[in-house]
Amino acid sequence: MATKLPQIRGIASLSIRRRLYGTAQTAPSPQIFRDVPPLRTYRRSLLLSKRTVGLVPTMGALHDGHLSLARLAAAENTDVFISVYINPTQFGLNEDLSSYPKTWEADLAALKNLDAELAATPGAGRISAVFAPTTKTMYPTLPPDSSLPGKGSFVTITPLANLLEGASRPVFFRGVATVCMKLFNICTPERVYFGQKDVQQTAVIRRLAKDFHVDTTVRIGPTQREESGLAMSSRNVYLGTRRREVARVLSQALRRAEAQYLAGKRTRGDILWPATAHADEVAAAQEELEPGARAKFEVDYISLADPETMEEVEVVDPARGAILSTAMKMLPLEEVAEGEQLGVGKDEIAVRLIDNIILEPAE
Ligand SMILES: Nc1ncnc2c1ncn2[C@@H]1O[C@H](COP(=O)(O)OP(=O)(O)OP(=O)(O)O)[C@@H](O)[C@H]1O
Ligand SMILES: CC(C)(CO)[C@@H](O)C(=O)[O-]
Ligand code: BAL
Repeated sequence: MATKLPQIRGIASLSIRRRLYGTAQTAPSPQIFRDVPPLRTYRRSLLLSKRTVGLVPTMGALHDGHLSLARLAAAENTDVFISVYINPTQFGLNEDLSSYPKTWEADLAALKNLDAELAATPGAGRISAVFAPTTKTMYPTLPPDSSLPGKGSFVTITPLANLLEGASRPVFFRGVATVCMKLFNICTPERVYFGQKDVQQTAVIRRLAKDFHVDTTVRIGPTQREESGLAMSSRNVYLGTRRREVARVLSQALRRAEAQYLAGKRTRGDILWPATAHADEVAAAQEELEPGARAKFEVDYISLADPETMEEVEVVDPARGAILSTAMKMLPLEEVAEGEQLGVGKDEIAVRLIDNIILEPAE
């Protein structure tokens, strides 16, 4: 087999590769790291050759939303690190940790494909490392604890982490902030990349970076959507055709509220009422249908919040703008129709979906 061109390019990088792999061996592309010390050695070699690292943290089950973040990272760094780790501490005891989709082979294939695309893109960085640690590596002292008292070492960001998503998922942001702090310490990236789809998570990460003086720049990539407007999400695999169709209600409701803001409305009531009315109408229309034809859902929240604190606002300050966001739970189908296309888990699993729109400052 022909020797692969090193993914670390240039004369300095070749010597680094020799140190890491010896002369006869070539590194696979991207390289997979399971442990911290080899990743650190690699990261240090990149630093010494003045290369830059953009880290994209993920929980795997990759889709185009993740890949868009990797592309953004490759446009701004010579090297992209992707972490793939389903972090137990961000799932509450009754949440979907055990059923969270795991598609390691497909994820790796997608990253290899993307890396090949980047290799042919002038000026683009490469996906040079995939960090897929074990839980023992990420939680070296005590096993991960998802209970609210939580034994172990945690990063907490309050009250931001207790609002909205945090109100429904009390340990969620403690787990996210903790695992991200670990990933940042391990990878020491120049830049970290997060998706706007999880908008409160971006606020938590920005706060973490600021308050703990983490030496990295937080970059946010836009939400990638299906043609229907549904935000891409790893959990969408649980939605068959019927629930997927109804799940458009999230983006539709938010668009209606956004239109109010763009038309000059600034008060909470004026902005939110069309979103709430739309969700109510769609819910009522589903209720009218037969169990074999409908997909019921519950609205958790439709929020209008400050972009930094995520606290609800009564009036949008046009100099700050605001975040419109919603969370809805698609309930399991009550009855399956003959020949119906079902999602993973036969549409028996309740799926919590989130979406948001940023209302940009208007002044
Ligand atoms: N549609 C999307 N567009 C842009 N970024 C996204 C999108 N979906 C997820 N991301 C981002 O990808 C990163 C990893 O997210 P994660 O692995 O949890 O995937 P996910 O699709 O958000 O999964 P979940 O179903 O758990 O919400 C996060 O920063 C997340 O915001
Ligand atoms: C940032 C993250 C990878 C931490 O586990 C997760 O919350 C996610 O995928 O958004
Ligand atoms: N995308 C955020 C990860 C989670 O929902 O657990």
